[in-house]
Amino acid sequence: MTRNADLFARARHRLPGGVNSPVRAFRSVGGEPFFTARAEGPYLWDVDGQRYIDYVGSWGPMIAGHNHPAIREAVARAIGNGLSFGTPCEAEVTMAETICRLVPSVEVVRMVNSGTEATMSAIRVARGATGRSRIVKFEGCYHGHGDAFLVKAGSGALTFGLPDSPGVPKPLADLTLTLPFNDFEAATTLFERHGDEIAGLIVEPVVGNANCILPRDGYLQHLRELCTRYGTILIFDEVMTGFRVALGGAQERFGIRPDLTTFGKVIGGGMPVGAYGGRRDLMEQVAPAGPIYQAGTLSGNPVAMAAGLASLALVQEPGFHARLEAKTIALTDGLQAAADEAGLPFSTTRIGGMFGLYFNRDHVDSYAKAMASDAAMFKRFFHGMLARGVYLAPSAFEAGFMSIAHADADISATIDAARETMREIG
Ligand SMILES: Cc1ncc(COP(=O)(O)O)c(C=O)c1O
Ligand SMILES: N[C@H](C=O)CCC(=O)O
Repeated sequence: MTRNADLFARARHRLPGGVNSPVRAFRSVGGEPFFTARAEGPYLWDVDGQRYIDYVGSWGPMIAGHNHPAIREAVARAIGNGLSFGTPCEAEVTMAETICRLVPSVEVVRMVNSGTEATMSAIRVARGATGRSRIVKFEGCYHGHGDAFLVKAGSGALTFGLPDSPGVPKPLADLTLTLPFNDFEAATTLFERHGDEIAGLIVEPVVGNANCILPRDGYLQHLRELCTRYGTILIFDEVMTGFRVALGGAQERFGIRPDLTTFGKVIGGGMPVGAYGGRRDLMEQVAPAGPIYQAGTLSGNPVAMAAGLASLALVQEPGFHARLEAKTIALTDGLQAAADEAGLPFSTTRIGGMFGLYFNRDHVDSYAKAMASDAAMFKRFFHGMLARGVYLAPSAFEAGFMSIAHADADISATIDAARETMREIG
């Protein structure tokens, strides 16, 4: 028995499905997950010594590559001063100032411990500030596992065919209205019917939890206009896109100013962190400045802040995002060429440091088209790549993540592996 197999057998006995977060379990692609022993740059090594070129990047935070010395050293320095204080500390202030400087729509920000906490809190602010109860989300978007969001949800919920979850009371789920992403008319119609009841609209500006769906021209502006017209709080969930598709996130890239924004992943540099922020008049309604309650024992943790600040320093290096995007383009162009050579139905999407791979001849710009892609072929592709030392997200509904540590040689090796795999599965 390999060490991986042994660990998974033990894990299955004591952890639900053997994991602490569902998509890691490889259920939708079949087989057993590998257990990582260490990570460095663009690579993971499993407990049996196999090396993988990693395009998951811990689901987004590792934009600078794994175990970056600057982040590791910042963490070591912070640890030297203690692990948690339960009082304010300077790093939280620097973090808040950094986020507000890089994302100008964010005038005031509150640190939390995960993306889920950030989105749950943002919705509470929208409800508290407007006195309304309903929210709008999009089919295939995932905003963490808060009750309000497990309605037609993406990511693992979609992967496992559980987009609505038992345990979410129906009266609560009924307050969540859903829309198809990129459908202008559906959004207009919904707001004409319910606009005055909608507290907040939350959207992944690039849908990274149904693979990687880019907004059509003018779509995010359309949502901005509807929210402004009906007094609805527009929330951009930039947990995934923040500091990844551009330094100022998707809102900078598409020129939209949301009322609130949620963050996670890159702002923690690999530590458990989230944040929500936005308009001063809204955020100053959060306790203790205002009456909307939200709190956290470890929020603003000094070690997490140190990792996050080091991560944000790296993405601010001149040319970072141009270099990152060039890598994404080289990879997706190479994969497309390999698929064309093998005569496979295949298309890609990409923006900044994230990309989508679809076994679908059409350009995918809707949830319906993402769902129509060939999932069985994706499975074969995933395993062919894994066997050749390339780790892609173990689901047809997760975006891929590039890091600045992926060298040309890693990208070429990935494309070579794809050429062989695609010939094999074609
Ligand atoms: C867009 C988006 N929002 C929210 C979340 C929830 O973040 P977390 O897993 O840190 O709770 C995720 C990822 O899980 C995400 O991709
Ligand atoms: N798609 C999710 C977050 O972005 C994947 C992370 C998880 O659910 O474990």
